[in-house]
Amino acid sequence: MQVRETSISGLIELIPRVFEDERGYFFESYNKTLFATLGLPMEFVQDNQSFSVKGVLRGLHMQNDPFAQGKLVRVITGQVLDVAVDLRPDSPTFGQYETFLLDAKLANMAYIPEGFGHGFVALEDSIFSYKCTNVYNKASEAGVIWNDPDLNINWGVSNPIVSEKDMELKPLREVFPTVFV
Ligand SMILES: Cc1cn([C@H]2C[C@H](O)[C@@H](COP(=O)(O)OP(=O)(O)O[C@H]3O[C@@H](C)C(=O)[C@@H](O)[C@H]3O)O2)c(=O)[nH]c1=O
Repeated sequence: MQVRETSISGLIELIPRVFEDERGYFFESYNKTLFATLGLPMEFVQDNQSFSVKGVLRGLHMQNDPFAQGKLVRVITGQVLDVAVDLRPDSPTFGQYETFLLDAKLANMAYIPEGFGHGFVALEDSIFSYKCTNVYNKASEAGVIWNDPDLNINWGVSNPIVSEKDMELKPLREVFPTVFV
């Protein structure tokens, strides 16, 4: 497994070794020992899967404490541009983001720590799969509007398909007023 650090502490890309032969392929999508070695959380308590048609954008989502979630994300089919925004108020990189081109053929993954806003746009019809360190809790759901002017994320698509719920998310300045004082 290749590990690529990003400019944001705790946010990493994992690129597994894919073994191909005449039957197909094999790779390890999670290995507890590796996560322990990397100092990453090892206990994932919920696995999720979603399917998005090309052009769908989901995000930017997070859950508030005590239900904050770390997420190990990847695509099973297709390709997405995955976005993780540092929304840890005390972080020196608050408001910065990283993108990952997650591709089923590469099998690459991103580990997104607690306290990050997360979203993705499907560049092809894509099945998205992720492991979470905490369970879903509707009352703890939070987020920031995908096209927030302060974040100014380059999603690489115009007019994505966004849910009504996500269209109602607020800008960063409203969600984190104290950080902008
Ligand atoms: C996230 C989630 C949703 N649901 C339900 C609620 C709702 O009726 C339906 C669809 O939910 P959503 O529209 O929130 O699904 P979606 O927009 O795919 O939400 C996901 O987006 C990505 C970007 C993330 O980072 C995830 O953590 C999660 O927030 O599924 C669960 O039952 N459990 C869950 O864990």
